[in-house]
Amino acid sequence: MERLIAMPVPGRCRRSWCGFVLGLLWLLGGVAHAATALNGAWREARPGDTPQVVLDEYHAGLLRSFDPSLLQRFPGSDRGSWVVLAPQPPWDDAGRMLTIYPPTLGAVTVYEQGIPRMLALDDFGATIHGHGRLAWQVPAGTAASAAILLRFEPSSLLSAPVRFQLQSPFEYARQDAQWLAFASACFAVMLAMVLMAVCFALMLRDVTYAWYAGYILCYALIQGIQTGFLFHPMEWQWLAGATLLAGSAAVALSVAFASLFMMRFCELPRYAPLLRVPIVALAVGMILLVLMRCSRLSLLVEVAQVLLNPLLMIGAVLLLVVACVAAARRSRQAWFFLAGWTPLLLLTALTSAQVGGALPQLDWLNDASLAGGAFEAVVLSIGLADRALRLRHDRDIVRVLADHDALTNVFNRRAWTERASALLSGGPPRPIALLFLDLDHFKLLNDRQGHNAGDRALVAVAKALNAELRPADLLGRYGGEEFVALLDGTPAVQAMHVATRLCRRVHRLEIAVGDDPLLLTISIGVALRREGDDVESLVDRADQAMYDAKLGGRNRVSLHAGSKLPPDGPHLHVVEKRER
Ligand SMILES: Nc1nc2c(ncn2[C@@H]2O[C@H](COP(=O)(O)OP(=O)(O)OP(=O)(O)O)[C@@H](O)[C@H]2O)c(=O)[nH]1
Repeated sequence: MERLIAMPVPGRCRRSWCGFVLGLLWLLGGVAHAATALNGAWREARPGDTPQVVLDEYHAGLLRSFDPSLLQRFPGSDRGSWVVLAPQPPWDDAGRMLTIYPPTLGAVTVYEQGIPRMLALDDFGATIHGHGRLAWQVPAGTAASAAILLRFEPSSLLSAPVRFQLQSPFEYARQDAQWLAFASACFAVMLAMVLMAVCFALMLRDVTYAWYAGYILCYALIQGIQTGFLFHPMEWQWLAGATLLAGSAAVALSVAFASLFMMRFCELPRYAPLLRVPIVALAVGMILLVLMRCSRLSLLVEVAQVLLNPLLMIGAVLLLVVACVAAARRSRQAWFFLAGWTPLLLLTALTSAQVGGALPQLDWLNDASLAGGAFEAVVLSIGLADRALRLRHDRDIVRVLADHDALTNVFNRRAWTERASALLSGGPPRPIALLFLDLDHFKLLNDRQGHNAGDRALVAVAKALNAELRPADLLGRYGGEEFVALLDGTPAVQAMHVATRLCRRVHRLEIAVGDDPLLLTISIGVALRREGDDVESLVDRADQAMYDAKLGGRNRVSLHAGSKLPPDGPHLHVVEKRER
């Protein structure tokens, strides 16, 4: 009983998750292989071979047997390879489709009652073409138990392992449609990200987006060729004769673009300046390979072809290592790069292992590479968006620093003048008042208490002025101990009220000028905007009024003589107006 009622423990819980995932994989594999009822045998082709000779050898048990439901590699050496597939009972005479997945880039010959027929990705004839696989409809009338003979034709391309399925037309159509929907979605995601990156590259004039677009486009091209998507359903017939060239060029260029992209994206000049050298070398080397591959000199073409795969693997690992270093040195973008790049690198490593004969049951690696491309495109796009956000944030900080006075944190003279000009020149006609504020006896404070005390006084005064003014009022530091405030929509009476309040507020700060009871005060000149005024003329008049306030005894407000107060206007701290 105790064994039946077992309490869940963390370890067991983890094991049950592993079991679930493994079960799911097994189920997927099982579903994929459910239609298969085949035995297989093969051997490399020899001179003088005929279909009958091979079939006789098969019946005599002289060929090497293999499981067609697992991935198996057939060398595309000098003469190619023969493959015999024997359907197993229960036999069904209804229509059947033979599929070869993933599609080989070389050609496969099938023998329809002894007559050879070529299956190839770049065949655009009026027959059934598989999508993401090679497909052949077993001719009606063929005995259900009859062995199917295939020949993998010699090819200069590296032969990838394939598996075979014999299924009903319905099952074939279902799987074919599923794959088309899946592949179309992956390519659509990649192309959407490329388009977005191209727009950003042009609008922001940032070449990082261009390298990213180039990389994803090349990767999509590689996948389009490898899965046959560009042949069927895209029907790119012009690609038929140039598969090898286009594929090799796309592989080399994708690594070159990826290198250039990661260098800028992960900010290598900042986080790993020395590692820029191998990354640039990799990019240049890959571009040279493309040029060699495109040249018409057979020696260069061969060297390029031999170097491509090793360089590809070295480059992929190098990018990973450099991204790790940048991430360890706190490059935020490097983590995005790692998140997108690592799955693809793992998939590439697993696929390479498969070419060597390992992992024959992992038949989903090809589709995973396609999905991995879409995943990487999305992850890197999010990374690019994050980078744009960070750059905007940095720019905002720089702008704030550039516009504000470092000591008092109010607008500096340039930024204040810009904003004041915009205010004066825009909007409907309305009263605008300018206050010119100058601290009294500030030199004395500096001399007696030191420059640091002077700085502290400036900060305290700016803070007090800011607190007293409305958020819409434009306060700025005009010079050493001079401030300016532009009060939009404020007529003379209110301006005088505000200026008087500011005077009192500064006085109430009770900042001692020296040892005697003299406190820090402020003198304010007020001028009202007139027609045709610009910032300079308005500041000039307010400055003149401020000078009057100084002459009148300081710690007071003076309205410029040209600005009229109503007869019942306020007279708090207002001294005489300056006469022209
Ligand atoms: N601590 C400090 N002092 C500054 C700063 N900028 C200017 N000053 C000083 O402010 C003083 C201004 O002196 P003056 O122009 O003679 O003005 P005042 O002493 O206030 O005299 P009145 O304006 O006539 O009342 C000078 O001593 C400048 O060195 C600053 O950022 N910090």
